[in-house]
Amino acid sequence: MTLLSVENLRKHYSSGDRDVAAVDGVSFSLSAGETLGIAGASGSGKSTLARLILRLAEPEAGTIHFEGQNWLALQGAKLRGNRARMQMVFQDIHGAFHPTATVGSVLDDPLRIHRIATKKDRPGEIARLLDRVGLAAADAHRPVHQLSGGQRQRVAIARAISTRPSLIVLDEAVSALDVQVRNRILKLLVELQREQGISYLFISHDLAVLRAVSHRLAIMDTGRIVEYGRTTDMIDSPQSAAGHALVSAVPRLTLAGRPKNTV
Ligand SMILES: Nc1ncnc2c1ncn2[C@@H]1O[C@H](COP(=O)(O)OP(=O)(O)OP(=O)(O)O)[C@@H](O)[C@H]1O
Repeated sequence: MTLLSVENLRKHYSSGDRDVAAVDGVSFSLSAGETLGIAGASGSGKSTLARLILRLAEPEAGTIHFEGQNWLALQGAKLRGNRARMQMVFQDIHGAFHPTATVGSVLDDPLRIHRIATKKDRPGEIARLLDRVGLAAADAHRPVHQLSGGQRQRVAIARAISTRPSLIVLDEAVSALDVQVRNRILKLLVELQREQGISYLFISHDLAVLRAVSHRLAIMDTGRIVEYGRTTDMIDSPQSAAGHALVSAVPRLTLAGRPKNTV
C-alpha cells in the first residue's frame, strides 16, 4: 500500500542574484512499513525535501499525497490534527529541545496536544515510551540537556512514536553519534518498524547507515533524484556520478558483511 507519494516537487531559493533550485522536480513513493533512504552530497537538497514533506516549507510546484490525502491542501486545524501521523527526528543539535525541558515534559506535550492520553494516563504512557526506547521511567525527571547524545536521540524517537505515526522523517538522525551508539539507535529504529509498521524517510550522507536500514535508496544531486532503486543493487553498482562518489567515499570494510536490517 502506498503511504506517501511525491510528484514533481519543486522549491527554489533566491538570495541576491543567486537562484538555487534546492528541490527540482522530485518524484518518488513510499510504501507502508518501508524505509526509503535519501543520500546525496552536502547541498544536494535532502533537508529541503524533508522540510517540504513535513510542511515546514511550501513548494512552488508538485503534489504530495499522504495516507490518501492531498497533503499540501491541508491547512489550519486539519493540518495540525494530521501532523500526528507524520513525525520527525533530526540531527541532535543542542537547541533541539528547550534548555530547561525535562524528558517528561518533552513527551507530555505531544500526548496532550494530540489527545493521545488523558492527564491521569500520561505518566504511565511516558514511562511506557521511555521503556520502549531503552530509557528508565525515572529519566522522565531529568533535564534533557544532562543526557548524552545517544540518550537525547532516544528521547527524540520516543517523542516521534508517541503520536503513533505511520511515517517518520529522519534527517541525519544518527550523524552526530559515535559508531556503537549509532548502531544501537539504528537497531531500535528497525525494531520499532517491525513492531509498528512505521515507514521511514531516512536522510543521510552516510551510505553505511543507509545500507543498514533502507529497503530502497534515492540519490540526490543538485535538487534532483539521479538514481532510485533497491539499496543493495545501487551500492553494488551505482550508475550516476553522484552515486559513484558516495560509494567510493565509504571504506569497503564498513560496508562488507553487514546485511540489510540487521544492525
Ligand atoms: N533557507 C534557504 N535560503 C536560501 N538557500 C537555501 C535555503 N535552504 C537551503 N538552501 C540552498 O538549497 C540547497 C539545498 O540545501 P539543503 O540544505 O536542502 O541540502 P542538503 O543536501 O540537506 O545539505 P546538507 O547535507 O549539507 O544538510 C543548497 O544550495 C542551500 O544553500
